[in-house]
Amino acid sequence: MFSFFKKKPKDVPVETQEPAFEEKVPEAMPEAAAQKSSWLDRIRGEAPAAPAEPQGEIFAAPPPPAEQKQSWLNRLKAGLSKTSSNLTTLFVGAKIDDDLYEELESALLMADAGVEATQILLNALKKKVKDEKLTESEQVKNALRTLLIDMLKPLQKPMVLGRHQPLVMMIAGVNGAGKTTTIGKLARHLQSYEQSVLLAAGDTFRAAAREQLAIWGQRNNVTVIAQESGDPAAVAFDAVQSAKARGTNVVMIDTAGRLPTQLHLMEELKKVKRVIGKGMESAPHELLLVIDGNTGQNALAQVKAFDDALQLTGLIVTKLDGTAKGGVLAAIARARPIPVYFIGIGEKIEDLQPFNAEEFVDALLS
Ligand SMILES: Nc1nc2c(ncn2[C@@H]2O[C@H](COP(=O)(O)OP(=O)(O)OP(=O)(O)O)[C@@H](O)[C@H]2O)c(=O)[nH]1
Repeated sequence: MFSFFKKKPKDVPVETQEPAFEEKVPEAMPEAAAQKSSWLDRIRGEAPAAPAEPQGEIFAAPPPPAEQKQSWLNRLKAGLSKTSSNLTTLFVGAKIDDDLYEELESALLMADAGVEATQILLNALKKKVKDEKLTESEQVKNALRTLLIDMLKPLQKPMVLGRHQPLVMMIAGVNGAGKTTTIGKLARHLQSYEQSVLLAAGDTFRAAAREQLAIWGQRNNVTVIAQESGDPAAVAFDAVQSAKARGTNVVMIDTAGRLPTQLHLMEELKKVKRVIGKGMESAPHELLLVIDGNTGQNALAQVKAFDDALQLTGLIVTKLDGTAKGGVLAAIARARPIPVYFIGIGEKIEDLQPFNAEEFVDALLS
């Protein structure tokens, strides 16, 4: 099941003016929407915590066509092959003894699952093998599959659309993590869910980043708010105001890459967040950290530092293709279980998809 969820607000403001020429505003499609709703499974409907949050129901987005799904699963498996090769080969014809557990421990540590997650998995696996009297290596592999899925499941959470108009997302991360590319890809995803999108070029530090975002904007036919000035907070504020005036569904605010150790730059991010809140009470509604899956345990350190500074609401893990460190998701699940909304396994638009624990583990262990 695809993990976009829609929550219909009661009072969605009507668009007040014609959108800018470069912005693609989806036409109202009552029939298509009704048809879509009929496929949708209602999965959750609890009242939101914040008073500003509109009441509504949350619907699961329809699953992608079967062939598209299969193609994603194949690419996910290929992308994770470097991480999975050590994990899968050790089970082939193996005897269930201390050697197997030792090899598994090394493989998990090499995949950057981290010491804590590795120990928890190993202890739980030994117990399961004993309790269930497992004797075949294939059974042990299946038991590991179940334990890994249980561990990663808390990270699987759909991004809820339509809670606010506009839904404001601020995107942060270290240099080169894939922020701008991810924003471009996400814009396309959101458009396919009938969301109008506005992008804010808040990376005022790197001139090329503004241009990069503008190219994504042109490609997707969405407005990009940019300024010559070097104040990312001002760009973010303008973008929120503009989206409010246009009735745009989603605003995505790019920010310049920075290391969490660059304290003045972390302060700048906090300021951007505060100023967005002045532009719209309750915003930003999503504070997303983009992390490069290749950086393994270092990515975990980034998650902790950015979360401490900004109170993250979600993660996007990029570049899982070709990395041997895909186990870092297990480390994140133990140390800082912030929802992983999307994972990236390549540079193409379709290479960014919602994170699904079962699919991920199956790709790792197949
Ligand atoms: N292989 C692979 N490459 C990716 C993925 N996501 C992004 N990239 C590439 O990573 C590089 C950096 O991406 P950007 O989007 O420019 O990163 P950024 O975080 O905005 O960079 P700064 O603005 O410098 O902080 C680009 O060449 C992207 O094409 C992915 O999932 N897999």
